[in-house]
Amino acid sequence: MEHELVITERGRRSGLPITVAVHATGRGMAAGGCRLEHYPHWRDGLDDALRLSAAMTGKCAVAGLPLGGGKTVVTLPDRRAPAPAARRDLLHDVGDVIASLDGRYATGPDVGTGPDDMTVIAERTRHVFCRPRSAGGSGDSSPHTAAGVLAALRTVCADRFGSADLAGRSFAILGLGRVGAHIAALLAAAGARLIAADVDTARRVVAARHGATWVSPRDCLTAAVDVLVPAALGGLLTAASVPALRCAAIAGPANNQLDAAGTAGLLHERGILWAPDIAVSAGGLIHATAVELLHETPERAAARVHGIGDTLAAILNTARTDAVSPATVVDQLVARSLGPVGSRPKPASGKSSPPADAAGTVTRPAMTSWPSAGSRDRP
Ligand SMILES: NC(=O)c1ccc[n+]([C@@H]2O[C@H](COP(=O)([O-])OP(=O)(O)OC[C@H]3O[C@@H](n4cnc5c(N)ncnc54)[C@H](O)[C@@H]3O)[C@@H](O)[C@H]2O)c1
Repeated sequence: MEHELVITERGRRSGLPITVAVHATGRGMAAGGCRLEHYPHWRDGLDDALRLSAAMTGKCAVAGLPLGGGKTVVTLPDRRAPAPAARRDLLHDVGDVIASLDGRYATGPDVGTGPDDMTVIAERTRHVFCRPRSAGGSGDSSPHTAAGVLAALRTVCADRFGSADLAGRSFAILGLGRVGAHIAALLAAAGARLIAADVDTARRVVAARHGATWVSPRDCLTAAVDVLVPAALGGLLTAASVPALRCAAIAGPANNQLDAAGTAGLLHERGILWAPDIAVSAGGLIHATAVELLHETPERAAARVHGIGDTLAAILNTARTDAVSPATVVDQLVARSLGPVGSRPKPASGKSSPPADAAGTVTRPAMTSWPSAGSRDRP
């Protein structure tokens, strides 16, 4: 068993299956969003929670955060969002499960939830990130995630095309939800050429607002562009989809973009630069940690988010020096930061502890060194 703790419970009020997976707390309290999504079976939701929480551990380690990885997944019976009263019951059920962990895990927004939902969960537990600013939280994480993606895109362009300038470069944004819409705005403001797609055709107005050409999701995925920006759900890069790609590089916020670890090798063989999602998508988490856990100024938090560009540059440089894929560099880094399962540091018992120092210098440029959060100010 790779995870420290996995709970699946039928909500007392909602009757819905709620899984909280805590992957690792050796670096500090586990953090990871609360996903409300339809799965064919609750075990599929459990599988997703296991995968996503492990990815969160990697994300925290690569960013050098004093946190471990966790995730909440609620399996919805169908694709419709729950009605307001049912949603409230469900979020209270989620809060009760998190409260039972006594600070080993804190949640935040993810696909299907937002800052207002965090306020409702916070009625049952204080271990919640990203409530609205009016409620004392750091607010919506998506603009900060998008800012981190933009920093990563500049690094990718510098590495692949010799210039970090985004003007005139072409990007295909797959998914115009909360993060994708912010990325479209930032890229348009930087003078980039955009195409975009979303399964929700109502998002077409977002594309139009930023001068992006609207195409089908399939055409977006296989477009001949400089950079593909996955901003929908994960699992889009597969042995079947990689041969059809016509982009030079891929970098975006979607979690778990590869269907399997080996797919990174397929991209590398095709000469497509894939920037690992756990490095690219950490902006929201970095911002929330800086503001809510360490009470840093907005400027300092923004500088940390911008540091994603430096972190990624270090990863890409190491990949080139060692003649391996960026995914391999990140995998090695995460493995070094955790150690073998039997030898990992003791789980954090509700206390946010200083980061383990095993991540090495590769992803620890000055901007991403973090002080100990101590146990004083958990969310
Ligand atoms: N919100 C954050 O701060 C944050 C942080 C880190 C990672 N992420 C990841 O980034 C991705 C986007 O997050 P978000 O908050 O914008 O979610 P969101 O739910 O607001 O947006 C996702 C969008 O993708 C669209 N979509 C779903 N399936 C699609 C498909 N097959 N093809 C095209 N479009 C599709 C949806 O219609 C929606 O508009 C997710 O994978 C999320 O886990 C988000």
